[in-house]
Amino acid sequence: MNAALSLYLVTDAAACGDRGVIDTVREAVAGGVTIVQLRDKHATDAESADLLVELSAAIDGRAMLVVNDRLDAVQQARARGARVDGVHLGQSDAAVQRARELLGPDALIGLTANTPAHLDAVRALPAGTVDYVGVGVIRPTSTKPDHPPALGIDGFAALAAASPVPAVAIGGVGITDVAELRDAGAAGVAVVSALCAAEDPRATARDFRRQWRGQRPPRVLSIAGSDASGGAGIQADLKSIAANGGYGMTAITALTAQNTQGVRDVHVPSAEFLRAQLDAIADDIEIDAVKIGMLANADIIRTVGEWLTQHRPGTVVLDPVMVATSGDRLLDADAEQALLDLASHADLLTPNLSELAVLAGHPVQSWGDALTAAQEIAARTGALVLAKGGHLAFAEAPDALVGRDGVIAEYTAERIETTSTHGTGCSLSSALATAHARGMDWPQAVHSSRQWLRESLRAAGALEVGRGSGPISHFAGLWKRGGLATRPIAADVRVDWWNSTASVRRDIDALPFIRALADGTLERERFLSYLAQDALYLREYARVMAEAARLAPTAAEQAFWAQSAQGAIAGELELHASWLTPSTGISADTFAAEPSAVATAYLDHLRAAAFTGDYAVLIAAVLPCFWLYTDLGVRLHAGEFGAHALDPDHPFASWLATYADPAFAIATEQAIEYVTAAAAVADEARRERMHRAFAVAAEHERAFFDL
Ligand SMILES: Cc1ncc(COP(=O)(O)OP(=O)(O)O)c(N)n1
Ligand SMILES: Cc1nc(C(=O)O)sc1CCOP(=O)(O)O
Ligand SMILES: [Mg+2]
Repeated sequence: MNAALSLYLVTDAAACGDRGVIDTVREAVAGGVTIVQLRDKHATDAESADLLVELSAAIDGRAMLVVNDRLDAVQQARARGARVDGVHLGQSDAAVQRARELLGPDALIGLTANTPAHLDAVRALPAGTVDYVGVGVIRPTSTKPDHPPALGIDGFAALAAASPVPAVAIGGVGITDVAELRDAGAAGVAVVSALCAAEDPRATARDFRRQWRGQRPPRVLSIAGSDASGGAGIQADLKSIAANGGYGMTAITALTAQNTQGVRDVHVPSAEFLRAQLDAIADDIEIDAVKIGMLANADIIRTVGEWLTQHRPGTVVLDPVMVATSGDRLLDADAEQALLDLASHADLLTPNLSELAVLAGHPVQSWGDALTAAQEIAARTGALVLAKGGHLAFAEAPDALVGRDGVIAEYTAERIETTSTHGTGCSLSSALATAHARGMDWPQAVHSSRQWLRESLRAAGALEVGRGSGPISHFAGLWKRGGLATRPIAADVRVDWWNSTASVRRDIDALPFIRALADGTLERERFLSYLAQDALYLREYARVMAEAARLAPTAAEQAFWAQSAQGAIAGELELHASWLTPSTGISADTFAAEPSAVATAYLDHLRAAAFTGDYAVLIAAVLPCFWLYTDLGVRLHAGEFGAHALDPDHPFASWLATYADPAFAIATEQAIEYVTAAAAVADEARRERMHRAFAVAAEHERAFFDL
């Protein structure tokens, strides 16, 4: 079973707006959409065929593509070289048997089903006629005005349980429904407006996939060679995946007889056997990420490319192993060209300097050359490129994440002096695939993976393996912390802690106060009353952050918390200047308000954390105010609660703009980093106290909005 149905985008030209369907789909697929359905009730077959040809090019094998209703358009687009996997049909559209006869056994054919009778009809068909059903609506939606009665989660669960084929949930599905629908038995979630109308379809798609994955460790498949000495290849990949919180699997492309002093012999099984390994895994296990390493020849490379077009996991990292440490080219010209073609299936490429030169087709002699080459490759393949400067003769060992528009993030750190660097590239690329599959975006994944790799390099010499270039110490961090942690703490905070607030955030989104604030119907006095409480809160919040500054272990953290304290006071003064004045009609009672029971409880929690004198626990307690506010403010301002929040005449526009301010998001990122760093060096007991302080503060955030 593969993830092909997990994130299903159904297009809607109106919802895509000025961005258009093609660019919306391109962005959403880059964020992890696994299947796209072209749905345009007004287009002719010829117009649909034109759109399918464009969409096939934009998707470029990274997701499946089907069309709604238009059977003939599939044929027309396929005849023009487009890759169209199938069709979705309604109860009143062409018969599914005809579609199967016309499109063949490998086509993907879906059917709308809203009642048990519809499912009985599917059961009565010859096996394999219908591949999945679209079951909805989950809740009322304006996107399909003539929709059937809303099923709700439970109604969907009952139909999914009764369905003879996988059931995709559709109709009014939003980000906060994903976990419940997955747990209700959905094979995937199909969305129109939540993705097509999103301000950033790539980020929204990534959030949907993060929700779909939930808490389970990502399943990460390494497609690479075997290094008998355990330092590189699939052996290194399995260790890296496990050390970074994933479940590792392997499809072996070559067997090497090697040790820390070199390669003695290589045996390459047939491409058919590799395909059999890949299918055996995909037919049984949902694959979240793939890391591709050594591919010995053009046949093997093409086999991987064909398999990827059918089993599109959410994350694909390609480590283009083309040049040996000695500088010898490992692949013949045919294989190098095949690898260039394969690169367009990847989300991230991790070439070293020599491989950058081969992929770019020109010499790379400096870090500047490397950045230029990386951008050229990113523009040509559509993948991001992590340029690795480790081979440069610098005191620093730079890395840079580069996209088609240039450098996205650059990372420098002092070089770690060790000869135990065997398998560094393999290990980094599989760590990146795992971190991204855990839900980090690429800059976060690179930051987290580099931290882990540097810790593994620093401890590598202690392994004393072999007389040549030894391996890195993949589990050094776990051994150092007494084996208590089960993955890099960065994943704990940025993913698990954040996911643990999902129900609180869902509740806040649904609160009448938030809804009324968003659509501007909130009574002014209620809003002013909230602001009066917020002002009282900010004054005390500033004191708590001043205490964090006093306890901070580094000057940078001391400065950050002091600035944040100052910002809170400035915020309070701003509230008084802009809102809490007689000119805004605030009543004397409201203005002179004492802290409410809710505000008092929240502040008592923060003061108790400050009283512990434990810096790590204190900053964990103050983090939800940054993080939940930024998340809510950005989504309010982005119109997630209705486009009217963007209306400049919105009665609370200036307040909404405050919390969508990029400067606040940057401060939030920094606060997350400091909490992550503190958690990374905390023992299990302290990390538990940190997470508890964080979680309780998140609950208080919800209460604060529940007016
Ligand atoms: C996955 C999925 N499920 C249901 C639909 C509904 O299709 P639509 O054509 O809008 O309505 P019917 O003709 O099927 O009733 C879909 N497009 N995709
Ligand atoms: C295309 C479609 N089919 C439905 C069904 O129930 O069959 S509901 C629907 C529209 C779903 O749009 P949104 O994600 O914006 O709610
Ligand atoms: Mg239809």
